[in-house]
Amino acid sequence: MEQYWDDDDLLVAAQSDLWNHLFVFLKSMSLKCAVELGIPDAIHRHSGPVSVPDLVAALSLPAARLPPLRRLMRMLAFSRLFTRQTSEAAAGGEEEDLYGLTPTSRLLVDDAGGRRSLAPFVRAMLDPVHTAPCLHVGDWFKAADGAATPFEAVHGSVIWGVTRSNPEFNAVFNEGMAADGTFIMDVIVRKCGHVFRGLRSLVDVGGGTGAAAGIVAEAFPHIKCAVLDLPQVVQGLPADGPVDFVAGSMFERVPPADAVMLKWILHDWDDEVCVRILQKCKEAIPSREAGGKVIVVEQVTGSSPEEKSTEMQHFFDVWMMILTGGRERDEQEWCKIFTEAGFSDYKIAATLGLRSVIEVFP
Ligand SMILES: C[S@@+](CC[C@H](N)C(=O)[O-])C[C@H]1O[C@@H](n2cnc3c(N)ncnc32)[C@H](O)[C@@H]1O
Ligand SMILES: COc1ccc(-c2oc3cc(O)cc(O)c3c(=O)c2O)cc1
Repeated sequence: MEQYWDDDDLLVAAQSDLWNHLFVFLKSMSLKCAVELGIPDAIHRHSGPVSVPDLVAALSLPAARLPPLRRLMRMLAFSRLFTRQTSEAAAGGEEEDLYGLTPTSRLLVDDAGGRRSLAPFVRAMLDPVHTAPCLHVGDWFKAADGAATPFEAVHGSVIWGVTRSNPEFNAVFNEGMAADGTFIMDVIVRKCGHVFRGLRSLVDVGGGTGAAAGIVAEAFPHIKCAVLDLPQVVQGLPADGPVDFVAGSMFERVPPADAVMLKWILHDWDDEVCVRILQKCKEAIPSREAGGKVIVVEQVTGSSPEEKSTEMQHFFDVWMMILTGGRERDEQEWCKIFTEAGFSDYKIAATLGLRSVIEVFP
């Protein structure tokens, strides 16, 4: 340590690292701004790299915003959200940087390659209802008032209370989750469709507005698909579509089906509550021999050797700690709650990016 503090190069490198930690939130905030302005869609519509003056025109921004937009675009391109190339100056004209989409920003475009945009997911996660508790984690650690999460300390209620009392946030949250549901279920039915083969019915517990269940119903039309979710989520949804909606609580009763799906549900809760949810699911399904199973879509931490993925898994874990009091789990921790809930076996059917599909058998 002594030697370290005597080395000026190491000292200033440490300061740079500190600045990086300090300002990395600007990455999220600039992404939020790009989505709010509709920059990915505007670039997509332009069909080819676009200059900042053209972007200002396409987005109908005030002319005075041209210089700041140049700076924002330069930063976003540096972070690899957009590509940046410098165009040849036309005779007598200025050189202009041209911006294009990267694989990441293509995900924010509606209908790029027939895919639904993940922009609603960005909007939901960076909504002030979510970011405000992130600014008060220190206060929460110190407070003796017993709020279970920073979210509850700031909003005075658990997240599902806020979705009930705040219709705007309810809509933003459900649209965000639906965008992710469509995105990942598309991949799941392609990559591990065998998980659904042979099923006659499936209920997606906490399935939101039915995006994920809708993809299963589309890919396997013979499977009767239903969603169980809270009344504020499913009320008013179409009753004549491919998915049946049931308003209720998974703590009371799960509608019977060959399989129950739990996508991004269990990581919202502590172990004891997860066991209660899984027991309710077990009551709803037939024996393993009769095809009964629970399909869990969640992170299995520690399963990726990549440093970037591991960092993301730590982010998720702290995100759940702040918002819901839930947690991410490694395979041993999953095994423990499956066993405690009375299940006999499980199999990790696939790992897609950071998420795994786990079949849990009664
Ligand atoms: C994180 S979201 C996941 C939504 C969806 N499964 C997905 O992955 O996109 C959690 C869902 O659980 C629902 N939920 C919360 N408490 C519930 C309860 N007691 N019974 C049924 N659903 C509940 C929420 O309304 C929300 O739709
Ligand atoms: C990929 O990044 C993300 C993964 C998970 C989530 C997320 O966020 C929330 C936020 C809430 O207010 C309540 C929730 O239950 C959840 C989740 O379950 C969940 O998975 C966000 C970003």
